[in-house]
Amino acid sequence: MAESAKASTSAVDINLEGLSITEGIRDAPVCIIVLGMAGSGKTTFTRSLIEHSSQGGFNPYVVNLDPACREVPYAAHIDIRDTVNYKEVMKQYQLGPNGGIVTALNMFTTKMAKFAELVRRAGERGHKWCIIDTPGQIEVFTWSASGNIITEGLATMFPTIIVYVMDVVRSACPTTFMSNMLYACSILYKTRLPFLVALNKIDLKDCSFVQEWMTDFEAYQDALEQEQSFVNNLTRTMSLTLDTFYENLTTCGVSAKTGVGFAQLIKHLLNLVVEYDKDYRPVYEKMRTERLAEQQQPPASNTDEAGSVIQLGLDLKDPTPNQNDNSVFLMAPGLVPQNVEQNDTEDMEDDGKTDLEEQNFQTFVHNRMSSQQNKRDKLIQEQQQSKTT
Ligand SMILES: Nc1nc2c(ncn2[C@@H]2O[C@H](COP(=O)(O)OP(=O)(O)OP(=O)(O)O)[C@@H](O)[C@H]2O)c(=O)[nH]1
Repeated sequence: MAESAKASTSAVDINLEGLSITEGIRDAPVCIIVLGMAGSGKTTFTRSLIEHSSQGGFNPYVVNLDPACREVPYAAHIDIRDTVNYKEVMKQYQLGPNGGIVTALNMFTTKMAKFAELVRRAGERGHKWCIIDTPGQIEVFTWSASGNIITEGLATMFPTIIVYVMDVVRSACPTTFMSNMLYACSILYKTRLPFLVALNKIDLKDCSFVQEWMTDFEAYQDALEQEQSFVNNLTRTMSLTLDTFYENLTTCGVSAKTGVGFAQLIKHLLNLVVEYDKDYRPVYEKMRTERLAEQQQPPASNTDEAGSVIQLGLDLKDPTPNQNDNSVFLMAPGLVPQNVEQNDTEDMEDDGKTDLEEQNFQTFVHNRMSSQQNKRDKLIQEQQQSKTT
């Protein structure tokens, strides 16, 4: 916290040149982005990972990106709540809780360059890992532009790993397990980063069943057989598709509460750093050079393509009324052409058609109105008759 406060006071001193993407991906810190469904245990996991990685000598730099959490059980070097007041955002922009969180994250992302600069400096000061806790609602981060910018931004500057925290207790139901896995799969393919699934809460339930389901297709089918659900067929089909995904996946059972499994988890993370260097770094290096090339291209100067500026806001004016109109039109009066070339035969044909349509429409309206009037008269008559009898 102290460091983040210092960072905001010395914001002007920050040398953004140090962030130049021409320099390539650094070796430190390794960014570990912690994702997971609401309540899966991300925050508790982050706290445990901080403790265990500190003991392992990785001197973690800690970032909290959840603007809506009340308290975090760890000391964060950067806390989004120091930058954006999520409740104030909700009030000012009249948003609901989710809109407030997304907007707060968007606002934070406008400071991405400064954020990345602080991470870089942390690496220079000897922080080997940077652990990033994300908002409770996973889609706020994974399916938002800002989540994308943060993830890609970090991955083009530092080795980056995704840790997907999965609640094993909640995943005991095969269909829930499948939903969780589909979500994990979509994040893996979207981020294209080394990916670890932390099977959390093993103090409550052993996670071997998950690992069995992921490696033994028949065991998963057996579990599905026992569950009478209308989505079974769909789940069965999808489980076939996910087989390839499981092959690329590292899993590790942990208890964020008791700390069991973290020694193993750290070993896995170190292997994933090697994997990043081998397989992912070249991809992100390529992406970085492409960005660089894009930046160096001059902006489009073709005036035809530049478009014309339109005024934003609800500054709409009533169109000028058409003098010849008959008050029934589907086109704004101001847009109805006033001067029709008399010698244009095609237009004249069209005009003939339009006139006929107009006439038909007027007849229809007239008939409709008179039938309505007849009905009304009949009703009045009936009412009067019933009064007299
Ligand atoms: N028994 C047990 N409980 C856990 C474990 N990890 C987390 N919890 C509990 O699960 C609940 C949710 O944990 P959090 O760390 O707040 O989960 P989160 O994903 O950060 O939650 P949101 O950010 O609010 O979505 C809390 O009551 C934790 O104490 C664990 O390993 N074992």
